Amino acid sequence: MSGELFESACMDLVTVNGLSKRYGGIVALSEATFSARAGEVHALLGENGAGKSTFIQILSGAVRHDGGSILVDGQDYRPANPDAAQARGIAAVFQELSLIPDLSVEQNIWFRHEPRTWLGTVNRTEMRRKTLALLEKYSFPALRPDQELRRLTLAERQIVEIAKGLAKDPRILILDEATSALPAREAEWLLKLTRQLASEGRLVIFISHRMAEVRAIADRLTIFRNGSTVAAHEANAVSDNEIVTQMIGRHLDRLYPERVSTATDRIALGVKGFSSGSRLSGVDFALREGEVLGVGGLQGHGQRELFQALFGATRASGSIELWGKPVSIGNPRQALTGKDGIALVPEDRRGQGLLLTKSVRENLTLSVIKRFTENGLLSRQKEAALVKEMVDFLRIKAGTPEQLAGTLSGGNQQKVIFGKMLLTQARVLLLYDPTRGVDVGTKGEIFQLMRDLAARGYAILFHSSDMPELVHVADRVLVVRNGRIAATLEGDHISEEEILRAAMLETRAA
Ligand SMILES: Nc1ncnc2c1ncn2[C@@H]1O[C@H](COP(=O)(O)OP(=O)(O)OP(=O)(O)O)[C@@H](O)[C@H]1O
Repeated sequence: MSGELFESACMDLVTVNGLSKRYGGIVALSEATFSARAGEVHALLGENGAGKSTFIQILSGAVRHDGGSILVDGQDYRPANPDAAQARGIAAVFQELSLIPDLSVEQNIWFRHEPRTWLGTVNRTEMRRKTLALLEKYSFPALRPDQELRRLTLAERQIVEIAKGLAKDPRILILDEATSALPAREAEWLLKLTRQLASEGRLVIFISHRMAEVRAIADRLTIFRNGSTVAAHEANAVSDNEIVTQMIGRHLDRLYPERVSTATDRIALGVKGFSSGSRLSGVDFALREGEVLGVGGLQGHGQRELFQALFGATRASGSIELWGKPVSIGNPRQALTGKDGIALVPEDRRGQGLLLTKSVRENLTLSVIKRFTENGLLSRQKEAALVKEMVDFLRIKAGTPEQLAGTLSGGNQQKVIFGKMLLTQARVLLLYDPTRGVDVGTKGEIFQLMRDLAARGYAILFHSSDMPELVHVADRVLVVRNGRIAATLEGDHISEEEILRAAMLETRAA
């Protein structure tokens, strides 16, 4: 290789200096620096609200920066919009998806970039050929091009979003927590795909709160804290502990709390012959007071439906007993009846969990407003005190409690949902992927909190798409397969291998 060529191969593809962005009084980025090369997977790490999404929104043309400079290929770069970013070869796959529910998978992938005939109409034959070629080239998990997007699960929609990013054939692909909505097998596929893209000479900027993933694929990493860059490393030259300490600004002793079972014999939630639609049939289990009961299995086997139906958000048949009393759960409002009720942390943060145009305070307190009302009068003081307690406890990074939930970072939105659930005081908690998008420091705190709540007599049903969480946090794990409980794992039998074995055996035979 000539000297010049060698130099250009080693040259940074992206160089960022002094990048700043404010939203009113909120500093999202302050003098951030970053540099990354073609052909590498570059992880971007930082706790919730550190500025990662803002940074990639700027890179991908969705948001304009206030100060600083970006060079791409040594040339000044300041995209006016996503199309301009795309023209320079940059595409991003965001945490919150940008797809259109009424269109098909294929129409979403090529939206505004459909191949055209010479008459200017969409060339459907060519579009189908390109779709199939794309899905095959990157071994996409099964997707039907004609399927309407609204019928897909969150994980399937995330995969369509990835296909949409790749359809632009970008030189720089940004993945913002793209694995967080994916089940284990699909997440593994995406990690392989990421390495494949790097080996094709592309730069992949990879954001994830899962350290094991970063370890598996990143060549280098940059760490943000409070909107600024605190460090950049070769991945193999730095330990997990050092990374976490730099991310959260303090030492984290351990991620998972000690598992000391506090389950009693009292049944908090007894479920018999529970069925819902075609996805759940005849589910029986008992969740005990003081227990953290995990729900695992392959995606699409009924876990989501179980949580939704138990909460009363979808119709179901069978019987449910709460603290020994038979209940009929017709809708979520009925499920939320104070201390004897059920509360849910749902999968869909934006659809079910949060009111994006309401403040952090309102989101936390709207469904429990009675707690602050005495003789028909609302005590703002009492409300403010509880909101402050919850914001401090969960380290929700908001300018003030009046900041709109829609403008919080993804992980901080998840924390508000968690806080809202805690304020209901319900003692049967249905936690569906409660740490999705949450940073490692807060994850540790949420796990500890789950154990503390269990020790205080709460009963927790817990699903996580990150299997190690189930293995380390749950007292027992129900493995759901084809809408039924295929196995209940306890003690030393709780491991990723055993969960997968129970989840897959019959599926293979079927
Ligand atoms: N439109 C907006 N209006 C007001 N504040 C905003 C807006 N967008 C982002 N912010 C704030 O900027 C800060 C950085 O947010 P950002 O989404 O970049 O964090 P992040 O590192 O991606 O976090 P996470 O890991 O939770 O996704 C946060 O405090 C957030 O509330």
